[in-house]
Amino acid sequence: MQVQEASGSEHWNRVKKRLRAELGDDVFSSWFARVDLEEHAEGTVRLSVPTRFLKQWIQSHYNERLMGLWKGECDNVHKIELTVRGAVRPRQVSAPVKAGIPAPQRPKIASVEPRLDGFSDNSNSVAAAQAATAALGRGESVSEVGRDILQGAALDPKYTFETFVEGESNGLALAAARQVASGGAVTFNPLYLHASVGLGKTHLMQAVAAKVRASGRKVLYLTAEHFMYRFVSALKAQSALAFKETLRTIDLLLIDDMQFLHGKQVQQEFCHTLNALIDGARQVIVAADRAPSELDTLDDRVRSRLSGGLVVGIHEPDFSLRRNILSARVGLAQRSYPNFEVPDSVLDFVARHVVSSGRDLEGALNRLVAHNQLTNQPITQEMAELTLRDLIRSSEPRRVKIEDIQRVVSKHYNVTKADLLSARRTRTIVRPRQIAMYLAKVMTPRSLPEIGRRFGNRDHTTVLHAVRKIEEMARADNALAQELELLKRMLDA
Ligand SMILES: Nc1ncnc2c1ncn2[C@@H]1O[C@H](COP(=O)(O)OP(=O)(O)OP(=O)(O)O)[C@@H](O)[C@H]1O
Repeated sequence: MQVQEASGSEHWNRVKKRLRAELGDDVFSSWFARVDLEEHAEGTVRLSVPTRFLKQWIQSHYNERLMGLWKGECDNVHKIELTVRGAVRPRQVSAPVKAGIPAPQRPKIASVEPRLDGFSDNSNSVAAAQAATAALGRGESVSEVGRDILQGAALDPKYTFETFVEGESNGLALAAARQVASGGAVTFNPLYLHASVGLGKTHLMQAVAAKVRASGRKVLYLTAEHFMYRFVSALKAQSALAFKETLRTIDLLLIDDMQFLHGKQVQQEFCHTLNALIDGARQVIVAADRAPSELDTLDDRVRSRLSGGLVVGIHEPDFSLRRNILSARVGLAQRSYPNFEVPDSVLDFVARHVVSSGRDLEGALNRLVAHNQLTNQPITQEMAELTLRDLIRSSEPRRVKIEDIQRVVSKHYNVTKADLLSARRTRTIVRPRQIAMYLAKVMTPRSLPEIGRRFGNRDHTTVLHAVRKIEEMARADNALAQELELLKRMLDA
């Protein structure tokens, strides 16, 4: 992606400055503080936001103003595109119409993203609560919410321990989840599960929630955004106290997508709830797309409280787990389509090539079912290759994570990860840090501001400077160019 970053970011800074002046600090921070410029090229400005709600809100309230301000900067701008950063969930394979296997779906409620820093009973907060209510889009009124605090997000009946396939990469997480669900003494509290997209966090959490609920205990399963929404709504309905008290009577609280818990006051409230539940020997389970130490938007106290229980990562599935997930899915499909057969060689082929997540495997299998049922053609290797072509091709490049880059670079240059993230300016640290930021830019889809945040909260201009510097040096220095290639190969392996 060729990005006109220098001029783009200058324009963007000026656009933001004007917006801030027009809207005032509060409103600006509510909606624009976490909007990042991804790209400005060929008349299109691409901005990214962390949630779907924010995207909708900006599109419906500020699109014209944004366009006007951008046009004031460069008159060739004709399009503003907003994408959701948090939704870097991999491609979802379209579900077969008749296959009867539900599409890989997230049984979570609509995203809600008011910024709640410094929240008090003022118009900005009320606007946020109204926005939150509107975003829910289900006709739920604040008072209904107040009445039914305990009603969390719906559980998907598919997500049980019986349908969860165990492997090396998820064995520890599964064991911990089972232990928590067994209802014995509270041992791991909070249990914190982390993994990148589609690796089964939600599945496991809901399996625990369903089991504990079936035993008659009080369970609340919420996404972090849902938690924010409930809290804002309760404040607005002046039922915050009841909300807090009700939360503290829960036996098991599960918070999914923790990376989206934003806002100082919400985090404080969450921290109080966490402390109260843990101190009262009630179980808390949290899931996020990264480890607590990587959740840089979180308040230090929340982060340390979250790290204080058991933190377990779920890693990418190996071949044997992928193969077993596929076999289990075939078994499920056969309940609806008894004549559905997939030769072992085709399952091997899919497991070898669709490598990223359970969600992709599920999508791949849905496609085979659809083809088979709609065309009455048996499933063969050729048919699978054709049907899954794009999925296989797009899953080929390995997704490199910033933490992998930090790990490999710090090992290669014999510095610590803390050095890379620190403010230290010694040459032996500055160069590896710049190389790591450069690799993060060229090997991951992360934006410059996000990379900056992941490298000790640096400004995006620092990242841009690092990228340029390394590019320039590599052009002049063949040894460095080769070293970069070596690092890339290590990361791609
Ligand atoms: N080990 C597994 N056994 C069976 N199914 C699995 C397994 N891992 C993932 N899946 C399936 O893959 C799909 C995606 O899983 P899930 O929604 O739990 O992922 P996630 O880690 O919560 O991802 P996200 O961060 O996108 O929410 C689900 O349909 C789930 O059932």
